[in-house]
Amino acid sequence: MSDKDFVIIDEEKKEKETTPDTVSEEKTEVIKTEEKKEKEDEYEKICFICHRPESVTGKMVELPNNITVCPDCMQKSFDAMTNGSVDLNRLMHIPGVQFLNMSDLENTIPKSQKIKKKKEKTKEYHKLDIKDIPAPHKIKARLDEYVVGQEYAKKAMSVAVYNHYKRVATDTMDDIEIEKSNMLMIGPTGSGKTYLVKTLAKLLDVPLAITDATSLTEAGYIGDDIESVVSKLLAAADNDVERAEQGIIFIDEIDKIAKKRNSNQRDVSGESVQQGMLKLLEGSEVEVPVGANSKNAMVPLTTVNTKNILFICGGAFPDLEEIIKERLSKKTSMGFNSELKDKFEHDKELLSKVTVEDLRKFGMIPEFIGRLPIIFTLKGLDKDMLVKILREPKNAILKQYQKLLALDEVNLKFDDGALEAIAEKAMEKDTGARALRAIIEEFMLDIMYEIPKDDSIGQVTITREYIEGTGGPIIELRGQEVPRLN
Ligand SMILES: Nc1ncnc2c1ncn2[C@@H]1O[C@H](COP(=O)(O)OP(=O)(O)OP(=O)(O)O)[C@@H](O)[C@H]1O
Ligand SMILES: [Zn+2]
Repeated sequence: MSDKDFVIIDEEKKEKETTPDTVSEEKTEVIKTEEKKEKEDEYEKICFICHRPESVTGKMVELPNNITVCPDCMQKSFDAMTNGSVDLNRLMHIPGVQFLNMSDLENTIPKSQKIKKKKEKTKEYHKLDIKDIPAPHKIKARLDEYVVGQEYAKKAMSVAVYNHYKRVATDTMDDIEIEKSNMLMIGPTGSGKTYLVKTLAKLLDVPLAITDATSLTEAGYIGDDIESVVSKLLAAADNDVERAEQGIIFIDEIDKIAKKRNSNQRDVSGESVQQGMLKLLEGSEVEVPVGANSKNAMVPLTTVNTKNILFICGGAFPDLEEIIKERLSKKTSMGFNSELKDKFEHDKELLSKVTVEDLRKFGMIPEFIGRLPIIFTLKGLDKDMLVKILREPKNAILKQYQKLLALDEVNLKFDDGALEAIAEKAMEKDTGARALRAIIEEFMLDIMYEIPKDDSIGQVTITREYIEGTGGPIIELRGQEVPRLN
């Protein structure tokens, strides 16, 4: 999902502010020393170790060199030390805090330890409570407000998420009989995979990190190592480890780390990234830097346990249908292979017949698939669904433009034919719903430019002709109708 998804109306802006993965930028606004003096009381202290602000942790303990540590971390350091006296040298040796040397520390860290005080918004770092977890049908109903169609996916996801958080809240994730609810979503590009996950994280109010599997490499190679996804999540949780440990990690384009098929060459890279992810998916302790995305930077490390983190993997899996088709026609045929293959050719539900075996054939290693027990598919969007996406969701694009023009007291209408024409154009691009916004933006630019020029305009109707470039919109003045422009 691109930034563009959030441009227009205020409601959207608010959403953007609370979208977990965009929060970290504003939060880490750090100030320089010069400014610090004048604005002293506007800034609050943050903990040197866990980076939480004083408003969250309670009164900080002051240490030399402007270092402040929250009571929790202080307690932990006391526990970690045999002798009770705290000084900076000792702080250096607390597990989880690593620095190269003292002078580096003094030069770089203390002065930037203050974060702008949030005056109104004191964010609540609440722990998930079993009573807070909405029942599956309620989660689905919330998803329905934003996500069109994909009924099966929404249902499967709601149940998985409910079970997952119920177990997090009751601390029963270790029970061997029930597996972790990690998911694998299979669906064409632009069918709403990322969008579903984002919506879900937002309505559950848990932090979310989104990564592309193609950017991940095994340790020691160029690229982000696999554990970097956990640092991203920690950042999305405002460096609150406990919150991060209840978050969601979405890894997109997971099909790109499949082993190469139809090739004699051994493909090490994809397979080893899959191997490298096994422990993470299952639950392990990961050392990650706090407040930075590189382990080389001189920042404290902290430990995040991935046991309760929900992993969702997504991918388009091109050619998977071929594999399914092959399997189905082999199994059921007794020499009528080609006939059966034809039958499956037109089967729209083909993808939903996917099995673990098919995925293995595709190039996913069994251990990897085994750690994603919830597998479901999303459908490619057809014209009707695209029209619905334009019109129906709570944050639908049309509603956004309508609200915007309503500020100029102009009524914006779209003919049914216009919506169909937009959907048809989007279908041609074959990028699912992603194309919709670009198409609309293109022609709305003129409207948004022209309308405010003339404050006698009361209503604008977008027509199919206008979308197709053979006519104009219908402009109505306040109180009277005038002929079409153009
Ligand atoms: N079912 C849907 N209902 C409402 N909006 C949708 C739906 N599917 C897609 N969209 C819209 O299209 C945009 C693109 O979808 P999204 O980024 O989720 O695609 P994707 O399946 O993750 O594709 P990719 O695999 O290429 O990342 C979303 O931001 C959302 O606005
Ligand atoms: Zn702390």
